[in-house]
Amino acid sequence: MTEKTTAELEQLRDKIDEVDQQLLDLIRKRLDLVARVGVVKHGAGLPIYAPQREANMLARRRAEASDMGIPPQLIEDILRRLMRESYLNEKDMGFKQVKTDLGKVVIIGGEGALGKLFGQMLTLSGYQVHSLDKDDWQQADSILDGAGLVLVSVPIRLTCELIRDKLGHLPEHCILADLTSVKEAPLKAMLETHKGPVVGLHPMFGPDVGSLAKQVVVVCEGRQPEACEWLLEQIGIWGARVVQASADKHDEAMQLVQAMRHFSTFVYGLNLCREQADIASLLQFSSPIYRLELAMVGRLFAQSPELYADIIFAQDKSQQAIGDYLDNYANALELLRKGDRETFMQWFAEVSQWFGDFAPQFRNESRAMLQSVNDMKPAHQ
Ligand SMILES: C=C(O[C@@H]1C=C(C(=O)O)C=C[C@H]1O)C(=O)O
Repeated sequence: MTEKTTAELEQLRDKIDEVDQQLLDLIRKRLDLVARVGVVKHGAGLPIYAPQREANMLARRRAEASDMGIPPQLIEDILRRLMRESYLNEKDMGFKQVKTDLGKVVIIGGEGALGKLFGQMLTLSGYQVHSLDKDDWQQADSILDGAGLVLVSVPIRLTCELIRDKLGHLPEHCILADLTSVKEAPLKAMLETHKGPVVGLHPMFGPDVGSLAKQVVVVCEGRQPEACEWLLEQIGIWGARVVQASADKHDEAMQLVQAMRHFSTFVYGLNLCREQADIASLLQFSSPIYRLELAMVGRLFAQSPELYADIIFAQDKSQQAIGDYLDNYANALELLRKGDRETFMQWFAEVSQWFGDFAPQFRNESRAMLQSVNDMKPAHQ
């Protein structure tokens, strides 16, 4: 580099630093304003997450960006990231309490990660929350006395037995609910054990989400839905979307969404391990999509084996879905062995057509994800 180039670069970089500092000032200002919105909303009992306001704001900023020669997607990315921060603020302030005369909430398995998260959300909403864990069963009667909501959040393999053995004498008006990722069996156990209101919940997220904004909670009606309505409203106040489903429909979907998904991720990791793949060098060669895939597979093995064994082994019917997958894999492999490109392309076209409008939608969504995977790459991997 010549001296002139170095000086020119330095000067421009100083200016960029200045602009970035101005950006920091603006971000500080925005965070302060959002915090004030939070106070107003909290006072009025409104949830922080306001999808309509976000959609309007994004549309206007995109149009303005276009007029200024700024790519609309750039401002949308920046604003979405900033809005994520807005939801986190809400945790400092608490949430509106929908049901003020509930009595206490007891979370069975309240020391587990998901139980803790729900305990925290309920506490932030003004409820009196008690945890009942493995070592507390001797005091169970006094802990459960006067409960208005009992939330079961224990490993799937223990759920039904625990409900049947321990929850037969809840107060009559108490809601019995669970957070298990299968729904038919726990719902049946709850309905047979407790005569009062019952509802099955399945939060479609892990305990490490910073906020419930935009997350989904599947709700399976059990008994006395009117008595459970406040709970669904409360979950909505936390920003999550409540999706109603029958327990059998939910479990059927979970064969693909969970059992098959996690099983094939497990096999993918198992295969890498058995083949003694060199992850560090694979990363060096990886395209963004491969990196994303490795991250999705690798993250499974940073979690608990029990959790995934529970999810995968919980449903007999998932063997069917996983078996079908294996058949399709074998059939496709056969095409490869025979060198049958023609049939491969025919099947490809058949699947593309079946995906329909989702295929281009997914291409767009994944483009943004892949770009952010690339942005997040450490310099030397
Ligand atoms: C700040 C608000 O609350 C949330 C955060 C927003 C933001 O950061 O711009 C926009 C809408 C809401 O989801 C608001 O409603 O204005």
